[in-house]
Amino acid sequence: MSSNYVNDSLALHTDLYQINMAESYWADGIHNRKSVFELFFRRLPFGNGYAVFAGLERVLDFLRDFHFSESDLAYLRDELGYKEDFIAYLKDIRFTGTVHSMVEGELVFANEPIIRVEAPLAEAQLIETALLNIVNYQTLIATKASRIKQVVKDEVVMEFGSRRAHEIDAAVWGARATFIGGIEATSNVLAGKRFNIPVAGTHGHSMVQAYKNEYEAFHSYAQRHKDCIFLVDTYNTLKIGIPTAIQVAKDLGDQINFRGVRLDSGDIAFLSKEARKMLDEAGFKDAQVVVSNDLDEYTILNLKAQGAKVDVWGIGTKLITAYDQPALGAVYKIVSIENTTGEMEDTIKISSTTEKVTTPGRKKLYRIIDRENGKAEGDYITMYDENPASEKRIKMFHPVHTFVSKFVTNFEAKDLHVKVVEQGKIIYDNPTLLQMRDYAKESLGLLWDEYKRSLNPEEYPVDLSQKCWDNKMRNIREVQEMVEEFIDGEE
Ligand SMILES: Nc1ncnc2c1ncn2[C@@H]1O[C@H](COP(=O)(O)OP(=O)(O)OP(=O)(O)O)[C@@H](O)[C@H]1O
Ligand SMILES: O=P(O)(O)OC[C@H]1O[C@H](OP(=O)(O)OP(=O)(O)O)[C@H](O)[C@@H]1O
Ligand SMILES: O=C(O)c1cccnc1
Repeated sequence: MSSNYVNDSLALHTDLYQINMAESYWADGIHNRKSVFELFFRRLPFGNGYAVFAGLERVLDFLRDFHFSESDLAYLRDELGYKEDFIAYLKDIRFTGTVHSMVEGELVFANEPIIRVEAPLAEAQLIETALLNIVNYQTLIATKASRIKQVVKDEVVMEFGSRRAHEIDAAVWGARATFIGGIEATSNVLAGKRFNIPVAGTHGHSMVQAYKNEYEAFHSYAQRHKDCIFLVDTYNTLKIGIPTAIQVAKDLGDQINFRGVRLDSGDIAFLSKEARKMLDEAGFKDAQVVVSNDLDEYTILNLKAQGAKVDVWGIGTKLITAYDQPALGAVYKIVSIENTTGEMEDTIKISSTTEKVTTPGRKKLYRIIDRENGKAEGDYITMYDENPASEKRIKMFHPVHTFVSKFVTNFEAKDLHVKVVEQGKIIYDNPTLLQMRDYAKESLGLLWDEYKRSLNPEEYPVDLSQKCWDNKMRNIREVQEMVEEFIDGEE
């Protein structure tokens, strides 16, 4: 073991600065001030038109268990030098806040609150890193999976990425996220055991190489694995691999369930068409052609354009590592805090980069759905005390280019936030993963195709209510006045 401390809690899975900030709040006696933080990202990943939220279950596990263990406290005191009085405060700290969140599988867009945390300031601060870590990764991978599934459409996708994932947790929780995003099965057996996801697979080249002979390898595999898919590209796909697979299937007949062949190298378009022809001619019309080898949505789209005959896509590296965009940039920002007289005051972060200016205040999030066509008109962020469902007509306008606007009538305003934690108590029962995946699929049905295409999708509207926008402008003006006063004072 490289450390003398037992690894028995996740509370220290945080950045040092969170603990330092918490210490200052505590020393100044403001650690229990009510605060509101929101978690959101500013830009959709992969140039996609939407993201699929995942990660809530692990966030709730983290909050349920949030405490500093004896070994955490000993490490903070003995190695990092935190003083005994602050350690005594940390010893009893638990998460006592209230959390609203989108549900897993929900479609989410830029600049809208995915999770809202209302908690004593120090508690809300100490959980930031873990929440972002969990949501950023899982949402990224669920989105990549959904994007791939949009291109694949009707065929099956199997997730094969464990060997390339960024370590064990990423493989296991990543497999879960791909399932929420629409993938049918994973090769990771631990993910199957932990999350009840279907597990599936074929066999590797090592098996053929071990027997040094495809006939023997396939024959032996088929004896023990009734549903068998033979990997046919170890020596020569068309001349040896596929004919041998067919021979074994014929020789063993009803004793086995010959499910098909897997191609893992070469020209997938050409080989899949040839494989299809050979299987059909041999009478195995139901046998599937499974393909793998560095696939992603771009290659798949291209292979489809070439007329590839594929039934199952096995996708590893580029899915589980989100190869073309390795991070989602979700952030966690304070939007409101209790003042010295016990009232809540909104707070804003100004930036010269307009997209980094936060939207102050405790807010709600609605999906506005046209009752006539069942499609989403956009998402609508309001102040907490607003309820668009009670209005006959709302004006939706672009939060920056405000002249771009429309009036919406005859709509349903779906509240996208669910209360999942109430004063520290987890009150949300996680649905099954299948339910989450179905929910994501159903939610995609609300979107016009223009938002779902993989290349240059239209921008889905995420608008602020007039009240929310006015509040933001007022906060910006107040900060500007404060800055001007400061500068005047200096001169
Ligand atoms: N018809 C095709 N059109 C476009 N891309 C293809 C086609 N067939 C295969 N590919 C992709 O091209 C890449 C081929 O990579 P590469 O040449 O390294 O594979 P290979 O040599 O066939 O197999 P190996 O994995 O053994 O190196 C893979 O990403 C594969 O998915
Ligand atoms: O290509 P991916 O999308 O990551 O899918 C997983 C890959 O893992 C296996 O091969 P492995 O990488 O072990 O060896 P190979 O590259 O020589 O086939 C399998 O044969 C796939 O090609
Ligand atoms: O089952 C398979 O075919 C498989 C599993 C992991 C990686 N590559 C392939």
